[in-house]
Amino acid sequence: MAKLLIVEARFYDHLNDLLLEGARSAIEAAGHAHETITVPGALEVPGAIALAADSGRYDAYVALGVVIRGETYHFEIVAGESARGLMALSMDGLAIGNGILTTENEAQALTRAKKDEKDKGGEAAKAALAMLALQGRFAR
Ligand SMILES: Nc1c(NC[C@H](O)[C@H](O)[C@H](O)CO)[nH]c(=O)[nH]c1=O
Ligand SMILES: CC(=O)[C@@H](O)COP(=O)(O)O
Repeated sequence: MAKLLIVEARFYDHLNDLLLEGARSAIEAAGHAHETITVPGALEVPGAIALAADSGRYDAYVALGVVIRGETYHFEIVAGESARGLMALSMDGLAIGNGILTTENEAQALTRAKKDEKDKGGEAAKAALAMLALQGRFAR
């Protein structure tokens, strides 16, 4: 049984609850365990995963959050840099699924957060598990 850490950027409570439901359901359906930690926003997710990885306690990581465009360039920074940070960690060999939604509005986020619609939380959890399986396949 693998142990996954879900790192959620809790910026929109109702959307995060939906993402968490999807991610947890996918992990449990695959027969694995999970823990969840919460950070303020998407920009903190990569750093939190890096800190957790140093502990050696987890086999894979699921990043969850919602970034909705506002009036300024900050959307590009938050969306782009959180994704870049996660990609860098993935390229370092961590098994990560990215479920941080980056949308133009709340309606787009809602349909992607719902487990019975686009289920991006569950999708991210399955991606993390797929990368974990690859680790096993290529283990020296
Ligand atoms: N606007 C959103 C943010 N912004 C906050 C940043 O992620 C970060 O917490 C802050 O800049 C302090 O370092 N975060 C989201 O997750 N979603 C947003 O829509
Ligand atoms: C994605 C964001 O950072 C956004 O929510 C911030 O809104 P604004 O650009 O209007 O400050």
